[in-house]
Amino acid sequence: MNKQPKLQLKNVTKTFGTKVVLDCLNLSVETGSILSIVGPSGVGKTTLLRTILGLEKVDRGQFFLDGIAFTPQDHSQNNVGIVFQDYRLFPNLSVMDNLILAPVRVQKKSSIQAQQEAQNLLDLLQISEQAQQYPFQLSGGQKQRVAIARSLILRPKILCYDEPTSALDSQNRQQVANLLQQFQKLSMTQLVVTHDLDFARQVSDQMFELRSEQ
Ligand SMILES: Nc1ncnc2c1ncn2[C@@H]1O[C@H](COP(=O)(O)OP(=O)(O)OP(=O)(O)O)[C@@H](O)[C@H]1O
Repeated sequence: MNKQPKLQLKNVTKTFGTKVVLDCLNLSVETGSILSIVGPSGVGKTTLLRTILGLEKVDRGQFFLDGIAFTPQDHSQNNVGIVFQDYRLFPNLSVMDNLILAPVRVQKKSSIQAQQEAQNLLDLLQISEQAQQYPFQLSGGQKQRVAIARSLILRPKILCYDEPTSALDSQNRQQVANLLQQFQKLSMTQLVVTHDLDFARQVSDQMFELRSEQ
């Protein structure tokens, strides 16, 4: 069987003014794998992630999901989810309300259904006790789990993390590694932008090293 990669980028080029950041970049991510994007500072890791998320428009290139072309700027399918480095939780909403906001407002799910799904994710991520707390009451690791749950509730086909270990101590770092591996067993395809080479080597089964000449 000719199995298609979960995500494929073909000849993606991105410039800022005269600076070519991504030059005819090709990338393929297999279903259920964890791909780490590594490379020196300023090489274009975040830019690459932002193009996949549709937050940066590319100059040229194509994106495929399960072999079918897609436009990253079209967010209607929730193809790609993101856990930002600074989590970006809504400070004035409880954990539960952070999770159900988009399912209710954007996906038009009933509040009861969204709460049930949120509860299942909070259980999976072992933060159900924090459901009624506010972000300022959470530890860094707990905030990250809420951010992961908030992405997962939209059922993305690919989940991306931007520097997931940068704000964590070694114990929480290991917990994130365990979590990624747990999601991998559920066949989730995951992309990790990281400076943390040890973490990348520990969790990923594919490494993509961006070099300045790429
Ligand atoms: N909006 C923008 N306008 C102009 N130049 C930009 C913009 N965003 C990024 N760049 C430039 O593109 C290059 C790649 O930046 P990017 O943030 O993707 O690198 P990075 O590999 O993620 O770096 P770091 O590891 O330090 O976070 C840098 O030279 C940066 O200055």
